[in-house]
Amino acid sequence: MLKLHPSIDNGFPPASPGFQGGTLKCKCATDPVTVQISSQTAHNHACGCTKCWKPDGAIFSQIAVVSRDDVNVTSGSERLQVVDPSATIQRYACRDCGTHMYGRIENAKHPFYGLDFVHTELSDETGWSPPQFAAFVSSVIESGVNPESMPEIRARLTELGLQPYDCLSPALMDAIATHIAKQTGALPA
Ligand SMILES: N[C@@H](CCC(=O)N[C@@H](CSCO)C(=O)NCC(=O)O)C(=O)O
Ligand SMILES: [Zn+2]
Ligand SMILES: [Zn+2]
Repeated sequence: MLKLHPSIDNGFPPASPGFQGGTLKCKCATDPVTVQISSQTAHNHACGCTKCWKPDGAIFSQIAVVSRDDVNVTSGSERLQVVDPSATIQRYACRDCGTHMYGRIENAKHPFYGLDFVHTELSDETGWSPPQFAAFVSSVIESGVNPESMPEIRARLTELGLQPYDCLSPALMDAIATHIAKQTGALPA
């Protein structure tokens, strides 16, 4: 059986109504870095890109967004370092175990400015919003997945209810394009 992601392979429960977040912990056995998320997440998805953090053995990451105002590092902030300072999303990882604790966009003109990217499987709490689609599916090849496995991977994602896309979902791509069109003046602001 394909190992897409441990939180996805066996199906996933629905979000709990009224869920208000939880604490993300890195993989360090002692003294983990902790990040408090104080709201439910949105747009959770499987991501096949090379940049998003994946658990050991997983082909995909699972990543969602939350307001940056609802993200607070509660322990170990001195052990967080930015993985790639040139990336649009500044991913803060534990320097000891490599787990990405949150990703932040600092460009105020970016369509997703104000949202942080988080991996909710790092929390012990249940009730987080489940993945809704699979993004950047073809990008798994860039991590070394055999291109011949792609039909099987797309079929499995579809079976799990995660529509596979090779960029983001149409709703998110439309939101990005609308934001850009308002910036350029192609659409009224
Ligand atoms: N083929 C590339 C794609 C990388 C990419 O564009 N990733 C997206 C999605 S990450 C979460 O959905 C992105 O927005 N990246 C911005 C960034 O990483 O800073 C690859 O696989 O590397
Ligand atoms: Zn760690
Ligand atoms: Zn990604």
